Amino acid sequence: MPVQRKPARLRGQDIVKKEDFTGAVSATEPDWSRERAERLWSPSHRLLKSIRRYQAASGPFKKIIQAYWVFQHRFWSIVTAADIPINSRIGGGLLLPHPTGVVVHPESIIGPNCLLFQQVTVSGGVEIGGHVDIGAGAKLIGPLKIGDHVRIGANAVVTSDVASGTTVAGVPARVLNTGAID
Ligand SMILES: CC(=O)SCCNC(=O)CCNC(=O)[C@H](O)C(C)(C)COP(=O)(O)OP(=O)(O)OC[C@H]1O[C@@H](n2cnc3c(N)ncnc32)[C@H](O)[C@@H]1OP(=O)(O)O
Repeated sequence: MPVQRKPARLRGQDIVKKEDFTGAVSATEPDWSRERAERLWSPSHRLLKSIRRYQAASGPFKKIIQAYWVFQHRFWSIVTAADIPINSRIGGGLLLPHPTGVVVHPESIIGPNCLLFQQVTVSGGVEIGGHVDIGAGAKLIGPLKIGDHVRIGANAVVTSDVASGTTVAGVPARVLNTGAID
């Protein structure tokens, strides 16, 4: 009987490959398993957890719980050198494979199941759809809207809206193809 292998874990550097970029990842339903730490030492997951727990805090001890997660958030922000505000509006399932230098403006919105590589900057007034993969060093200068299932190339400078299902790259970013995602 053939041995059933577990599917390979989704790794950041594989995700922006064209062949993997199918409609399998939802643009609307957050896949929370993407935010689960699989190792004890996983600073980006700890950072995200502090944001999620802070925002989910409720009940009579809300302020105390939030104070604890603010402390955690500060610690993991220092460790990762990422600047992602604790009040950020980020859909579930965010991947930060290498969080160093990721900066997100508090007034930007990030949809579910997105991926941000190192040194991505998302400025104010940027609305990012679902399942958007953003390559290393890319800058998104708002106000602008990014559709669903979009790939943004490494070091791209995005200054205008990007339609769903497209890949953009360059300075300023231009569409590389408009192939629809199945
Ligand atoms: C430690 C780590 O591994 S961190 C990993 C970091 N990885 C990343 O940030 C990956 C980001 N991904 C990219 O930039 C990819 O090149 C993508 C998603 C933009 C495009 O990928 P593909 O669809 O496979 O495009 P492909 O490689 O075929 O290139 C198509 C054209 O766009 C150009 N191009 C690709 N990427 C870029 C880019 N970032 N900037 C400018 N031009 C680019 C190519 O040179 C090529 O041009 P040509 O047609 O004139 O030859």
